[in-house]
Amino acid sequence: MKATEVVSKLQHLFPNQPEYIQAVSQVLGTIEEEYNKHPEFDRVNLIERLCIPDRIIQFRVNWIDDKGNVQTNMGYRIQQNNSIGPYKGGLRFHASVNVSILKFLAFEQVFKNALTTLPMGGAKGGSDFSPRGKSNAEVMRFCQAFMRELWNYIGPDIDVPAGDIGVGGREVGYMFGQYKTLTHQFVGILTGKGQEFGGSLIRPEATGYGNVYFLENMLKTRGISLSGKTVLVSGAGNVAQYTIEKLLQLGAKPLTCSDSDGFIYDPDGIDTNKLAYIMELKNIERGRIKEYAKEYPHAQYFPGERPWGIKADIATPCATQNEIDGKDAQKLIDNGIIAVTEGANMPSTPEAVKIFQDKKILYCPGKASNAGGVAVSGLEMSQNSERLKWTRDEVDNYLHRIMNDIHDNCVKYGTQTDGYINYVKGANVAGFLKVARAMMAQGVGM
Ligand SMILES: NC(=O)C1=CN([C@@H]2O[C@H](COP(=O)(O)OP(=O)(O)OC[C@H]3O[C@@H](n4cnc5c(N)ncnc54)[C@H](OP(=O)(O)O)[C@@H]3O)[C@@H](O)[C@H]2O)C=CC1
Ligand SMILES: O=C(O)CCC(=O)C(=O)O
Repeated sequence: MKATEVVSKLQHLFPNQPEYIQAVSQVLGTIEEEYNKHPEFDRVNLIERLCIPDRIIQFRVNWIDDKGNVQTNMGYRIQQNNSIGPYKGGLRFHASVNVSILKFLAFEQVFKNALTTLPMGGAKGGSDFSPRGKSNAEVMRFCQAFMRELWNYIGPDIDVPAGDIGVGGREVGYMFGQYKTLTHQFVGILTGKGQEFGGSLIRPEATGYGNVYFLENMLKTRGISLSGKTVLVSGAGNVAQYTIEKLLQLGAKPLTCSDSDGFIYDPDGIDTNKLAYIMELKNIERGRIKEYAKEYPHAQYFPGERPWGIKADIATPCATQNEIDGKDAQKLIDNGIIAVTEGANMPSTPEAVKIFQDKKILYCPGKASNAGGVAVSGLEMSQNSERLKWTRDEVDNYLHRIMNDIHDNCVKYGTQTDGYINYVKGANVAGFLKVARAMMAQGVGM
């Protein structure tokens, strides 16, 4: 297999899908050597079967707004690969959603889910509907309309969606209710559900907590403690909030967070009370992050900017893809950053990744460091299957163990001869080998 040739073919087959091609190129470049040690993979064209989704479900969603007008959005589910378990992955509701973005996310999800050690295949879905600025009633009607079509293609042993950008507990609840209405079944069809109806403790916290557990592991490889370190966080949603919470619990000092309008910098640090304010602002009032600077006048608000120019020890992007470009990466390096851990999916461009790796800082891709979310989703599926609810400590300990295992696997497959740990290679090779072995064992069905 020649990675560049496969990528060219995919580019030809799927023009105008830059995010998908970016994700595939990054993975193929790092697994090429391992893949070519196994001629049996090439004989069954494993690589194209892995890169091209099993199927893409695309549908129209009609819903009625508060003025009584019918609105139309697009809905999608990309079922990428189910070799190691039912399709699994989040739903994104955001105006920017398109097939390229969902294909990159579904592709990444396959490797991430394999790394969790749990039996989950990879999928992703969503809509170009954005909950921002919509009333609760409009969000509910949209979620119901979305599920009226999607329910045909999912099931607890087929495909189990969850949240992502724009899809939190509220949206999952409305979709779960609609699935139940349509099927008359109370089953574990979505994860991230409310605590009262099958949700797992620690699922809301899991991506952020897991991100920081992974960061701790990375720092340990260089004998560095997280305590006292200053941290740049982007985003102000689910992943950012619980990343900040765990950073605080472990003695670090988060300095920034952001939304799509700009970022705030608090030189005194975002403490527990300020985090509670952000959670209220974002989760209940659904307001903008600039309000933070009015509430805490020591903080500064930077409209239209990202936080990567602020001096700090660690950066953790927790908003969206390609939010750290080459210039941002260079600023981080110039300011002496020691580690970058990704809460978001593919937040660093290829140029940024190259700069981090050339400078040999600790850098880990999202598919490893943000796998805690889907891992606890897997644990929610287990709890739903056995109709039990585990305690907070049980789930958190399991999550911690999984993040440690993922880190170990990255070290195993990513350590270079000079001792530098290439976490990108480690995560890709470890995830790939597991999926490839399962695909080989199951014959050429898909
Ligand atoms: N939730 C989970 O369990 C997991 C999430 N992830 C990834 O983490 C990231 C954040 O997800 P999550 O916290 O759940 O989502 P949320 O919707 O809760 O929060 C997203 C945050 O990112 C900001 N944001 C979204 N799009 C953009 C953009 N184009 N430019 C700048 N800022 C943007 C949002 O700002 P605004 O309000 O202005 O839109 C918001 O602050 C995503 O990459 C997601 O794929 C990864 C693993 C699991
Ligand atoms: O919890 C899940 O199923 C998926 C989470 C997710 O979308 C992700 O890991 O990117």
